[in-house]
Amino acid sequence: MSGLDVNDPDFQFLVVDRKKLMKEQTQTFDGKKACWIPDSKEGFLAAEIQSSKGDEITVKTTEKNETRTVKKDDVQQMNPPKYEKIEDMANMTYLNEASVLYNLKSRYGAGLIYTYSGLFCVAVNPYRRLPIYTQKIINAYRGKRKAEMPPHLFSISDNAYQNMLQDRENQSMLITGESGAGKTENTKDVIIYFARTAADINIAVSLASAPLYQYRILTPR
Ligand SMILES: Nc1ncnc2c1ncn2[C@@H]1O[C@H](COP(=O)(O)OP(=O)(O)OP(=O)(O)O)[C@@H](O)[C@H]1O
Repeated sequence: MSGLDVNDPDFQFLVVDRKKLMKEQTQTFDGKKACWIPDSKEGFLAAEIQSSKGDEITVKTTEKNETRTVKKDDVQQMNPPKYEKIEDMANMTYLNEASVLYNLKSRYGAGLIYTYSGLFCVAVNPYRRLPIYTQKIINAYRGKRKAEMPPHLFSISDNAYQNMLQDRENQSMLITGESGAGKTENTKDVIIYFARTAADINIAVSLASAPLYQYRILTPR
């Protein structure tokens, strides 16, 4: 936990109100019944298992209380509420598509665009400039370990920089996603981070093939 103050407007797009989050994380939950079912409109819907017969399961959807019958194989397990808005999805009990999508959506709804998945940092396009690339935020991430701060590409950048200084090895960062996902915007912010914190490094940008960019942080000569 970072200890960043959610009431500070500079951090409101990086952390959520702890009390509100605690309330969400302690909701009642029946792990044997709670599940995700596919839905043509929403992707997945939260549901509760009512009964099963052969390879089919009958559920009630949580939001609209509709009864649906789905194939057992299409049902995905739901994580307990304690994983609500989890910062690193690699720590979820069930790392399935529905849970990943739900977590990203839930965080995005709270204004959080960055989420880790192990070594990866997933960025969801906010389609507006958020105040999370300022000098104050850069200073907050500088020299901090990944687990100490909320997910941000500044953390990935800073860790690469620290690794370079420590190991005297060139570092690579892979930024990938579909067209319009935000590769160029995030790359610009990575470069801004290095420009403001490490003036003495060379950054080689190679455009391998769209939609994939590769950036190498080269050790100072
Ligand atoms: N982090 C962000 N903050 C603000 N706006 C963003 C961010 N990421 C993406 N956008 C918005 O989305 C648009 C598309 O993003 P961007 O150009 O970075 O996509 P891309 O992945 O590089 O696309 P392409 O592969 O087609 O070049 C940007 O012009 C910007 O308006």
